[in-house]
Amino acid sequence: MSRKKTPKSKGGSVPAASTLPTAANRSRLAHPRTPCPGSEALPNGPPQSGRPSLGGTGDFYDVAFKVMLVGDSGVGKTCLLVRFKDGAFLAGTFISTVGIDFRNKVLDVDGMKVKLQIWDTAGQERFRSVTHAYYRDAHALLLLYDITNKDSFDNIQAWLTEIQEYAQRDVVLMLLGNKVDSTQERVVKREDGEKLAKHATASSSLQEYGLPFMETSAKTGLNVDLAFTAIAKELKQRSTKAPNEPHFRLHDYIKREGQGVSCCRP
Ligand SMILES: Nc1nc2c(ncn2[C@@H]2O[C@H](COP(=O)(O)OP(=O)(O)OP(=O)(O)O)[C@@H](O)[C@H]2O)c(=O)[nH]1
Ligand SMILES: [Mg+2]
Repeated sequence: MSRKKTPKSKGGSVPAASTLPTAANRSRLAHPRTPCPGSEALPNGPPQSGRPSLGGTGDFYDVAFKVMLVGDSGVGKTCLLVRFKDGAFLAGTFISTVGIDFRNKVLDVDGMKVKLQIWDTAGQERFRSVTHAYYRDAHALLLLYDITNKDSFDNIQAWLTEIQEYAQRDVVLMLLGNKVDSTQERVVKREDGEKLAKHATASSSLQEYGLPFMETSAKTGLNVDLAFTAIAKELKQRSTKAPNEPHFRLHDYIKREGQGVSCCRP
């Protein structure tokens, strides 16, 4: 795999594990490559719902959720977010995320405006204590590995253990094998990703079906919108619980809509 070396952090102190996210330290920790004009934080706690609200970005929304991107450094978390938010790919020099950053995006989900506040975490070990503080407020987690990097795949179980320790029990969890465009450099077979997803152990209310799993590409955009839309649909359904609405099944949805998705139920 050809991967550019991770540059050293340009400094800035890393908050202690107990440091709660604040507007001030958010901007201090922001990824230098992904400034967030108009980014707006949600308060901690349950999803915001009820009457339409106007976010700081000028977007109206009915309900809002926090989604976190986690996984080893270099798996493509920032690129996945930028692809989803801006429809672009950050090619070139790899600038590792420092601390944590977030972007907002409002989706129209079956006539309802669902705002996702997506937290892009640093995969580097030295920032782990920073991300721990954010897990408990996350409604959903996208856990990524890189199909061209076996270590990132082998580390998924450790990430699941961490999720079990720090995230809410009912967090929505999805496993993504990223960089599927790099066919020549692939070292993790899709079936291995599927197998891992089926047998993964983590506290997730979707656990009984195994983890939802897809392969994605931040470079081409394959399955990127789908991953976030599926999460938004699942969260929206949980929060609204409209009695006459057909039950949304996340596994079935990604299997039906995804490209190259053939998995999920054990
Ligand atoms: N070919 C290919 N390269 C990708 C893809 N996604 C990310 N990359 C490349 O992988 C490298 C790392 O991407 P990032 O998104 O910065 O990785 P990260 O997971 O945010 O890393 P940390 O911030 O250190 O945790 C960059 O050089 C990207 O250009 C993808 O889907 N395909
Ligand atoms: Mg990053």
